[in-house]
Amino acid sequence: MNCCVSLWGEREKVGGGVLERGLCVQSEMDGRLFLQGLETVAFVCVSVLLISQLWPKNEERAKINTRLPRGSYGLPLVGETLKYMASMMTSAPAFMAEHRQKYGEMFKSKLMGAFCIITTKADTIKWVLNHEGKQFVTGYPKSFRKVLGEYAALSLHGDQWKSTRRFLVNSLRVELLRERIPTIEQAVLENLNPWAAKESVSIREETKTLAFNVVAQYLLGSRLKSGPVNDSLRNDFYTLTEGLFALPINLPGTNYRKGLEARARIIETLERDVVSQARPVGDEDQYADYMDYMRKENLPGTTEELLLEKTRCHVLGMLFAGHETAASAMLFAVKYIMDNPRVLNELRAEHENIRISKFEGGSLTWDDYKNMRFTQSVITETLRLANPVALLWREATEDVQLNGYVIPKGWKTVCAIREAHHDPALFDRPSEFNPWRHEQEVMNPAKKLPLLGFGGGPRYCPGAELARAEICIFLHHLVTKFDLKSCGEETVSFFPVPKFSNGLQVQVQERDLSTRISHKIRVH
Ligand code: HEM
Repeated sequence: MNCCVSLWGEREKVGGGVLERGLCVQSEMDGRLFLQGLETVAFVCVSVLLISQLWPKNEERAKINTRLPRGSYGLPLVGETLKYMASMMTSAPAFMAEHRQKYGEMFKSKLMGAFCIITTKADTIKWVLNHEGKQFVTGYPKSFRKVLGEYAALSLHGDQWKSTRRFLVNSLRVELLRERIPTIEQAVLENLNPWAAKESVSIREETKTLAFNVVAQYLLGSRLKSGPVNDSLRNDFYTLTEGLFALPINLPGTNYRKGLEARARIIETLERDVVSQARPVGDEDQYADYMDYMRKENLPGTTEELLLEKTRCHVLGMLFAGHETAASAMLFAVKYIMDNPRVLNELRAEHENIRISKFEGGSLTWDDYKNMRFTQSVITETLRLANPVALLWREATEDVQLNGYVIPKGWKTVCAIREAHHDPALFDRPSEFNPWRHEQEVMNPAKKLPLLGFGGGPRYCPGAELARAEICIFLHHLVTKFDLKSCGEETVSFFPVPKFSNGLQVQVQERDLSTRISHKIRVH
């Protein structure tokens, strides 16, 4: 049988015989064999390369699945939620510290119905927060999103969040805040002046009213002044806050159901009694501004109805984020100052210096605020020890490798900032209230302590400067006008927000002008 190997090594048959193709000369045969050899070598090389690429990847993948940190998922359904809540309702929450000791800085758990990796170390938390929009997006629990609203900034990510964020940052910018200092001071004085006629006050109630009025004024102008509408809204916000971090069980009597009902009442009240009312000339109106802005942003699919819902969520989200937090910070600052006479002395000296530098009754200015350096350290230290926001929630958008572990795609990543603020490796005697520890960093920024009170990364709190300004102005008038005395021991707890069993009830005495000190006392 005559046969010839074609260039591609095939024997071609036509009919019953073999059809010879090409020239069957020896040199051609050698060339074909050479090419054939090359082909085989190339095939083997590519295969080895592919296997070397794929095999370890699969192996890696198998390892990923077994590289979850240690931890416990707790009870069926509820996981460790009740254990965490019970711990936060005590004066010394130990849940995170115990887990950290048992399992290390990162551990797995199940909280608020979701599988999660909890991280307690400042560096890791900063890394997570800085990767917003990449490996992580916001991941607050279902109850939070439903009660606050799907279109509140903290529920949004992607383009929707970016456009809301631009508005937030712009409307809370420093240049505007600078102009608003007199309005904030006026709100502080309206709140504090009546104290002189009272025997005792609940600092919790007073600071809540003040913080609510400040943010309401910022958002809605003077349409939401003190009065019954204001009072009912504040009460509803407290119920709403309790619902935010409740298990999402929508049954009569549960905190979640009450939170949803409070949300509905707040929206109804805002629409009926506030935003539909005529606006005094010259008032700022973020409600209308936000609608205008979002209309111009023109995100795909935004109908008028959706726009209205987005605006409701925005206003509700701002009123919530801007008042519970600042009120809690003021409340705890007062407590820490009362418990630490050295701090009170230094604080008073700072504010007396500012007061005597002005004409009697002169208003505070932006420069005065910027000179309240020790007060800033007091605020920072208060937020370190009793941050109103204990946990920040994110969700992994892919399998994320972190510190030798893997956070699986779709899992929650819970940043335990309260725990990070109590890390003895970073904070000397972490449970001690010591504002002076923050002065070092002013002198030496390299020694900057890792503080996460206002979050970090692209979602850093846009209201941080407003909050600091109102707390500074509040403390200025408080320590220069009054002496406070505790009405008795109260227990402290931290859920859903840090608070005292009786609202921190204090006796108030107006200070005698002649005893006011005007020299600065430094205590080291
Ligand atoms: C002491 C007072 C305050 C504290 C401790 C605080 C804390 C925080 C923290 C930790 C975050 C980040 C949340 C996250 O990353 O998941 C945040 C975000 C936010 N805060 Fe504040 N905050 C305070 C006051 C305010 C005020 C006065 C306002 C507004 C008037 C405000 C509005 C917001 C908003 C809208 C966000 C969401 C930002 C976004 O998702 O892009 N906060 N805050």
